[in-house]
This record gives sequence, structure tokens and C-alpha cells, in this order.
Amino acid sequence: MIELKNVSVRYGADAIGLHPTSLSFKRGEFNVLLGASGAGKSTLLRCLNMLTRPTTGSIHVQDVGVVDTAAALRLHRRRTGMIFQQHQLIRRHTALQNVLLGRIGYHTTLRSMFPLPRAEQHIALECLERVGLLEKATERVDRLSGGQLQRVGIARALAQQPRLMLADEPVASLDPATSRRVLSQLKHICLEDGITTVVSLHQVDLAREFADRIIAIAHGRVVYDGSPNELSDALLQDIYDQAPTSGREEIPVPPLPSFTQLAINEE
Ligand SMILES: Nc1ncnc2c1ncn2[C@@H]1O[C@H](COP(=O)(O)OP(=O)(O)OP(=O)(O)O)[C@@H](O)[C@H]1O
Repeated sequence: MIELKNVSVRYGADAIGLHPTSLSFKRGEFNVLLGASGAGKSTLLRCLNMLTRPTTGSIHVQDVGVVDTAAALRLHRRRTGMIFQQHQLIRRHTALQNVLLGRIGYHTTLRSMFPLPRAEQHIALECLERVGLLEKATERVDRLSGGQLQRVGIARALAQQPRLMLADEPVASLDPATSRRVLSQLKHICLEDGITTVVSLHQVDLAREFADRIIAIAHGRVVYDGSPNELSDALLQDIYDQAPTSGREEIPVPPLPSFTQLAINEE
């Protein structure tokens, strides 16, 4: 469904985020990236939708081809949902308004300044229903719990009708029981819709429980790629014992599109 060929990332002159890496991801597969802090999980994840631009290599996407033009990138990003650790919702907007943001890629900038058609609202409401938050549709998101916020984030990504779902430490701020519920819901929906999912996690137990495939990274290289059952405790120990790499600067999360005039079309 998506394939990386010899993709590498270099930050500045001497910081390597990812050594040349070739990987392919199958349709509907639930992939988990594991690795110590600074190993390169976010770098790899963000290469998949080119939020981080690879220094070398190419990305091939089914029905898009090589992502090497602005048009191909636009098409690929439109069908790629992203879930962030800090959900990146607009706090003073309702859950529905936030989920509608997932539809922006399907409209021109001009069109998205005006109330979106009713069909778009149906898609957004359906997504909220799938994450069990339909009754919170008109609630401002700053009144929701951490787990609910993350589920609104999932609904927003789902509203894109994605083929690829990327989640960068989506449960890092949640308690263990809520983390399990959120991941379980995400996996269930992605399986149902045949969405290829790549999630970075720090919780090995959750990775073992939910992953179809685990990709472990250390110092910018893939050191394990396979089934959760065959990932040995010894290898895990090795991976997490590594000294963290240094020189990290935060990659700023791109701002959400300015869409504050989003209004609900009451017909
Ligand atoms: N914008 C940047 N500029 C310079 N170096 C960077 C930048 N972003 C990441 N790095 C470096 O690239 C390497 C991989 O970082 P990355 O964020 O991908 O790791 P990670 O496994 O996601 O870590 P964490 O679990 O802490 O989020 C690290 O050495 C990091 O310091």
C-alpha cells in the first residue's frame, strides 16, 4: 500500500534521524514502531506523509505512484490521517467542528471558508458515532477528558476517509486503561475499514497486545521487523538500554489550516 525505498533523513550537517531504510506496509496492517527516545520513530512516521522530508530515497503509494510532485503529495496527504500525542484540536471549537476539519483536504480554500455541505456533516457525525462520542458533538472540546479528546482526534483523522493512519505516541498522555481502550478502538476501526496504520508507542505491553507487526528502531536503523510473538525480551532490553541520541530539536507541528470560520450548515 505504501513503500519506502532507501529513505534517509539527515537533520543539518551531522544529525542523522534515519539511515537508508526500505519498508513496505500492507493494506489494513496495524504496525507499531518501538524504540528508545531519539531512536527515530517520529522521523520514520513523519516521512510517511512527508511532514519530514526525506533527504534521500522515495515513497511509493498505491494509486498515487511516487510521491515526488506537489499534486501527488496533496493526494497522498488527503488520504492520510494523523493522530498526535497532544491531539492538536481547537479547544474553543465543538467536537463536530474539529472533526469537520478532517474534510478540508476535499475542498478548495475558498470553498472551505463557507459552511460545508450537509453531506460533510453527516460524515463527521458518523465518525464521532464510531468513536462513541456522538452525544458530545456540540460540546466544546475543552470540556472533554483526555481519552475523549484523543477519540475526537481519531474521528477527525477518520473524517478524511484515510487509507493510511499515522499516530505519533497517541496514548502517551493517557492512563493505562484509557490507553488500552483508545488503541483498541483505533485498531478495530482501522481493521474494519482496511486502513493501514502505523503507530509509535513507548508501551511495549500495548505494542505486543495490538500490533500485527512490530518495527523496532535503534539509532535510526530498523533492528527488528516482525511479529510481536517473536520479539524477544533480550532484544527489547538491548533496544531500550541504548543511550539516547543527542542534538534533538523539536520539529514544530504544522499549524492546522486556518479554518476558524467553519460554520455548521443548518440548511
Ligand atoms: N528537527 C530536528 N533537528 C535536529 N535533529 C533532530 C530533529 N528532529 C529529530 N532529531 C534527531 O533525530 C533523531 C531521531 O529523533 P526522533 O524524534 O525521530 O526520535 P523518536 O524515536 O521519535 O524519539 P521520542 O520517542 O523521544 O519521540 C534524534 O537523534 C533526534 O535528536
